[in-house]
Amino acid sequence: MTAALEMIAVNADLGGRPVLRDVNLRVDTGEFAALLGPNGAGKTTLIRAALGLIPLRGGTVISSGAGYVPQRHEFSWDFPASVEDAVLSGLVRRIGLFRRPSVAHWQAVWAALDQVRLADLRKRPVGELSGGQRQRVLVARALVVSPPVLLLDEPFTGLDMPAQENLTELFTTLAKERAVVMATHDLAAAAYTCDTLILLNRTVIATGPAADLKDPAVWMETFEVGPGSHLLKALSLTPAGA
Ligand SMILES: Nc1ncnc2c1ncn2[C@@H]1O[C@H](COP(=O)(O)OP(=O)(O)OP(=O)(O)O)[C@@H](O)[C@H]1O
Repeated sequence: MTAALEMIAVNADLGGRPVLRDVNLRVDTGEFAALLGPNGAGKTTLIRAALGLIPLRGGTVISSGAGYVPQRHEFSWDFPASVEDAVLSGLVRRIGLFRRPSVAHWQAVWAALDQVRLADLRKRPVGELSGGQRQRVLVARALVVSPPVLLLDEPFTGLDMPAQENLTELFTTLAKERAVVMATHDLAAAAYTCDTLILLNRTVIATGPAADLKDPAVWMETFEVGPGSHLLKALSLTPAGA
């Protein structure tokens, strides 16, 4: 197995307060990993640290290049751009702000749109797209540089079941050739679909395939819940003595 992303003893602060504490993880090419944890656990911060967008207080991130799919509300959908322009914006750093894209750049855009099955909508204004289609645009925008790691921040929020299932199928396909790491609150979908679950609460509490994470204590510690929690019932886990 080839490591596509490794974080070794990573510590990171925000606003002078420690957020990530001694985070160690490794995700391999071909692996679809879910990043799970309660609000404020540090999922977005971990993704930003993996991308080199925030300074580390300690530790190391090793990656040969990561593509970032932000939460949908972070993108300006009312900007008058077409689908292909939005995807092209993923190449801004390569092209430079004021240079014209080359034929090769456009070909990379169209290939990314093909991968997310949006080629037919390439001239459509982004403001006219559904939530699921917008999510695909953001995925294509990250894929346009062919990153070995794709980092997705809560891609399912606000989407209906068919859209979620279509995206899950897409992410599973994309994970065949790269590593995919998805922060999500959808535990059931993650447990069912992902190869690996990373349980995070400021540090990695446990990691492994869902079938190996049967100790209720690690879920209780991650989500800060007690033994009577619905979470454990939903996961069919019974704490000792309960
Ligand atoms: N710019 C900032 N300055 C100071 N603290 C911040 C900043 N951004 C986030 N935090 C804090 O860092 C912690 C981790 O936030 P983060 O957004 O990474 O969590 P998360 O797991 O992605 O949460 P959610 O599930 O709610 O999206 C939270 O306590 C948050 O309040």
